[in-house]
Amino acid sequence: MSSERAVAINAVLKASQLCQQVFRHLIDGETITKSDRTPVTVADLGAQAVVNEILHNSFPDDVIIGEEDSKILRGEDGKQLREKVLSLANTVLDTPLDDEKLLEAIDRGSHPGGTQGRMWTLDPIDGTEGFIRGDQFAVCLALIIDGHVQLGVMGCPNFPVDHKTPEGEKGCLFVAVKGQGSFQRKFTSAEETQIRMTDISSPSDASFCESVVASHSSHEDSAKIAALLGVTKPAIRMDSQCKYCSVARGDADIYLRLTRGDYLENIWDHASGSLLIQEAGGIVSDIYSKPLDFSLGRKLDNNKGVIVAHPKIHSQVIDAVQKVSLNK
Ligand SMILES: Nc1ncnc2c1ncn2[C@@H]1O[C@H](COP(=O)(O)O)[C@@H](O)[C@H]1OP(=O)(O)O
Ligand SMILES: [Mg+2]
Ligand SMILES: [Mg+2]
Ligand SMILES: [Mg+2]
Repeated sequence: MSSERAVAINAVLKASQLCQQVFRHLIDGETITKSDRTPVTVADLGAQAVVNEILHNSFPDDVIIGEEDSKILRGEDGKQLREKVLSLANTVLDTPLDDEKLLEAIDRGSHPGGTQGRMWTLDPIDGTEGFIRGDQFAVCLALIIDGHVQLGVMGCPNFPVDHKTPEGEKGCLFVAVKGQGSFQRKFTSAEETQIRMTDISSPSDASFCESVVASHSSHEDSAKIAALLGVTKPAIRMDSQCKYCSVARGDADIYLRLTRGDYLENIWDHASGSLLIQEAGGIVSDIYSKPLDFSLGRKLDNNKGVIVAHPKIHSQVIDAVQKVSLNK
């Protein structure tokens, strides 16, 4: 897994660099609303092209399940945006792409997923809403083999290196390999530090983290669950899979994702984060305590929501979740 680890780190760092460049210059017309009413920017598309191209050059037989596709960049209508995304991708790639190769690279992420074989899953920007606001977002990449996550890498450009000094250095990369632990490094150095979740025995000592966007996870329900568990610390609200990073390194203790209605989570929104937690000593399940099943396609068809906690308190958190009748 060492060559996969190195290639994935390089790809995520390059894509993170691209996102940082865009953020400094994001202008009107570079954020588009997709048919499901969620936003996508030139950075999401550029980052997917970069990661897919780097993966394909190193592992041409592997398939990729990525969030974005090239539809809005095609034809005369897409020309302006396509040129922008192409020039962005080429600022970080060693070998420049042309128009056709750019579209091809982005669409290499269209695999349907499944039970067998080696598949990468990519969220080129997780937390696009956070990215646009200048808050937390992450480039998330994972390798799934025969339905199980074996490698997870997350690049978090706005994430403080030390949560106690939020205004200090920002930009962290997180990496986990199955059976080898979870590690953090700064964007500015290749030195890695192993991270662990906080060893906690009582849920009343815990702090929660949850989505900023209440339609992604009910704040009202999490407050009821917190009250049942005797949690007194205020919930930490943060966009993106950076929540998994916060809990994995012990800044917070519980991540509640109380998915509403019949929304099904995407595999790229949870693959890297779930391994990062497991390798840092935690449990990741859905709201019924079932493990997340990454073998069913592009979505977590058999799961509802996500609950992350230390093994000593996970079952108590699940019990509290079950006692609250969740908002739809
Ligand atoms: N209704 C929804 N419920 C849960 N998650 C959602 C919903 N709509 C979008 N998302 C996804 O939530 C993630 C952000 O989560 P958070 O709010 O915790 O930062 C994004 O990946 C986003 O998907 P998408 O990437 O398609 O926009
Ligand atoms: Mg996402
Ligand atoms: Mg995304
Ligand atoms: Mg999106």
